[in-house]
Amino acid sequence: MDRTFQVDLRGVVDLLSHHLYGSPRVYVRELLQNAADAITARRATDPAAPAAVRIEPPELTGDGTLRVHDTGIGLTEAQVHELLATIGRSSKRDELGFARHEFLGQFGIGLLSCFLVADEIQVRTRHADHPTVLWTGYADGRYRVELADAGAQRPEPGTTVTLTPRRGADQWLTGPTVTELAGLFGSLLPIRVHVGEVETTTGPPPWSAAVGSSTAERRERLIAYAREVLGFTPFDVVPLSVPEAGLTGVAFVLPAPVNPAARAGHRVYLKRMLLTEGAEGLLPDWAFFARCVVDASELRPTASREALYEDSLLESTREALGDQLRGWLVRLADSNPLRLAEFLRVHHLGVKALALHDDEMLRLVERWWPMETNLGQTTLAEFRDRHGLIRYAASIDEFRQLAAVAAAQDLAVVNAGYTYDSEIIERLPAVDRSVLIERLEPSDLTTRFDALDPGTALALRPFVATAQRALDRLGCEVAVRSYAPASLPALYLVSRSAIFHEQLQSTRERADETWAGVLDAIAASGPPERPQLVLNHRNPLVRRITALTDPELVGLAVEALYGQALLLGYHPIRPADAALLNSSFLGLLGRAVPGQE
Ligand SMILES: Nc1ncnc2c1ncn2[C@@H]1O[C@H](COP(=O)(O)OP(=O)(O)OP(=O)(O)O)[C@@H](O)[C@H]1O
Repeated sequence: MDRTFQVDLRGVVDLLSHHLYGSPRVYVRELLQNAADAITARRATDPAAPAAVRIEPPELTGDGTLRVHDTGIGLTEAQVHELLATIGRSSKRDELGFARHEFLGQFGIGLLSCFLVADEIQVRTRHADHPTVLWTGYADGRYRVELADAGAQRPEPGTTVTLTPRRGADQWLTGPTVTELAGLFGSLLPIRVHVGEVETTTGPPPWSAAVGSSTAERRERLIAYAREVLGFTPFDVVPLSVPEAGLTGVAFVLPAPVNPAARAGHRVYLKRMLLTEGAEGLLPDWAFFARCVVDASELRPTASREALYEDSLLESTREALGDQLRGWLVRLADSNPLRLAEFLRVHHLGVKALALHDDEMLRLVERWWPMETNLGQTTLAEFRDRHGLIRYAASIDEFRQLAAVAAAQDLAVVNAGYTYDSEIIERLPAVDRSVLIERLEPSDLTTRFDALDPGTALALRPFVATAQRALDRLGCEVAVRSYAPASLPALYLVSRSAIFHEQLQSTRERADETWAGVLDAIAASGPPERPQLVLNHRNPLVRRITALTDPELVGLAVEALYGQALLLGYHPIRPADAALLNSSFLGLLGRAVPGQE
C-alpha cells in the first residue's frame, strides 16, 4: 500500500533557519513578496485594483502581533486548503511546474520563514466575492481553517497575515526593525509599502530613465546613491543593460584599488526585490574594479533567495556585462586619455589581467600604461616608436642588475618584472606581427663592451691568470673589457642557462637519489655557460689593481670586486660567496692597517 510522507514541521523550520536562510530577517522579505505577488495576480484581471501593502508592527496593533495587509487577489477556501497546508505547493508555477514569469515567489516555502520569528501565523483572506477564510498555522505543524463570522468579513478582497512572535524573537518585529527591513528589501518595489505611516518604497530604481530629466542629473543622483548606499564616491558610473536577462542597472567604478582576489559583492534586485547586497558571479573575475547595482527579471535566485542561481543565463549575462565594462574602458581611452591614465593608476592590475586574453585591452595597455624603463617612464607604444623594438628584462632583479650598465651602452630596457608585464609584452607580437620584442640576456651585454687593444690585453695576461685562479673555485670566469660607466669597477653577468644550472645544482644537493638522477640527466643535456666577472678597464681602481704584482693582493682585490659585483647586482649569495666576502674583506683590512701582530 502506498503511503504519503509525513512532514515534521519543527524539523523543516529548523532546517530553514539554520541551513537555508542567513538570518530570520528574511521573513519580512517573504511577506512583502507574497503581498506583491498577490497584487500582481489581482491586477492581471483588474488593472485598476488598488496596489498597497501596509505593515502594522506591535507598537500599532497593540496586542503584540505584527500584521501585513495587502490588496491582493486573496484565496478561496479551497485554495487555502491546497496552498497553505502543503509545504512546497505554490500558485506561482505553470502547468509544467516552471516558475511563472510575473511572480517573485516560486518555491512554495516562503511563508514558512515566518516561523523563524513566530509561533503562530494567521492568514485572513478574501478572494473576489468569496467569503473571508481564516487559516491559522502553528510552529508544531498543526493548522486550522475556518470561515469568518458574518460580522468579521473583510470589506475588500485581499489578505492580512498576522504573526504572534515566538519567545525571544520580539526584536525582529519591532517598528524600527521592520521599517528598516521593508526599506532594505522592498524600497524599489513597484507598489507602495507603508510601515505604519512611513512609506518604505522609494519609487523606480535610481538609474531608470524616469528619474532625473537629464543624463547629467541622473549621473549626479547615481553618485549620491553610491555614496549613501555603497559608501564611496565612484570614479565613474557605467550604465548596464542586458535585455535577455531583463537586466538594467549601473556599475560604479571603485575610486581606490581593491585586492583582485577579494570577491566583489554586487547589489542585486530580482523583479525589484532585493536579493542580496553581496552577489558573486555577476561580473567576470577581471572586473573587480566595479560594483554593480542591478535589477533583473529573468535571473533566478537560489532557494534561500540570497544568491544568484548559476545557470547558462547568468553566464551569458556575465559575459554581456563584461563587454559593457570593456566598452566603457575603450571609450574612455578614446575620449579622455587623462582620465584613463587616472583609472589605470588605480586599477592597472585588473586591466593587465584582462589584457592577457583580450586583444583590445592589450592594445590599451600598450598605448596608455607607462612602464618603467632604464631611460625613464614610457608606454610600450612610445618605446617601440623610439627604439624599433621592445627590449625587456623579465624580472625586477634582472632589470636592476642591468639598467644602469645597459643605459650607458645606449641600450633601452623595459622593466617587465611587475605582475603580468612580461606576459603582456610576449603577447604583443601575437596581436600585431610588426611588433618586435627581445628579452635581454645579461650575457649579451658583453658583446657591446669594447675589447681591449691587443697590446693591453697581452700585458694583462698574467693578471687575468692570477685573478682566474682566485675565482676558479667559485665557477666564475674573469674577463677585462672597457665599458661605461667608468665609475663601475666590475659587473657580474650570468646567462639564463647558468642561472638555471645553478638552481639545478642547489636542488641536486638536497634531492633524494631518484630525483637527483633525473636532475643529473637534465644537467647533462648541455654544459652551462659560466658566469662572468667583467672588470672595467676604464675604472681607475681596476687599472691600479691590474698593475699589482703581489699575487696575494691581486687575489684579495679580485675577490672583493667579485663580492661587490654580486651585491650590487642583487645576485643570490651562496655560502661560498659569503665566506669569500668575509675573507677578502678581512684580508684587505689586514693589509690596510699598519703594524705587526
Ligand atoms: N498574501 C497572500 N495573498 C495571496 N496568496 C498568498 C499570500 N501569501 C501566500 N499566498 C499563497 O500561498 C502560497 C505559498 O506561499 P509561500 O510564500 O509559501 O510560497 P511562494 O510565494 O509560492 O514561493 P516562495 O517560497 O518562492 O516564496 C503562494 O503560492 C500563494 O498562492
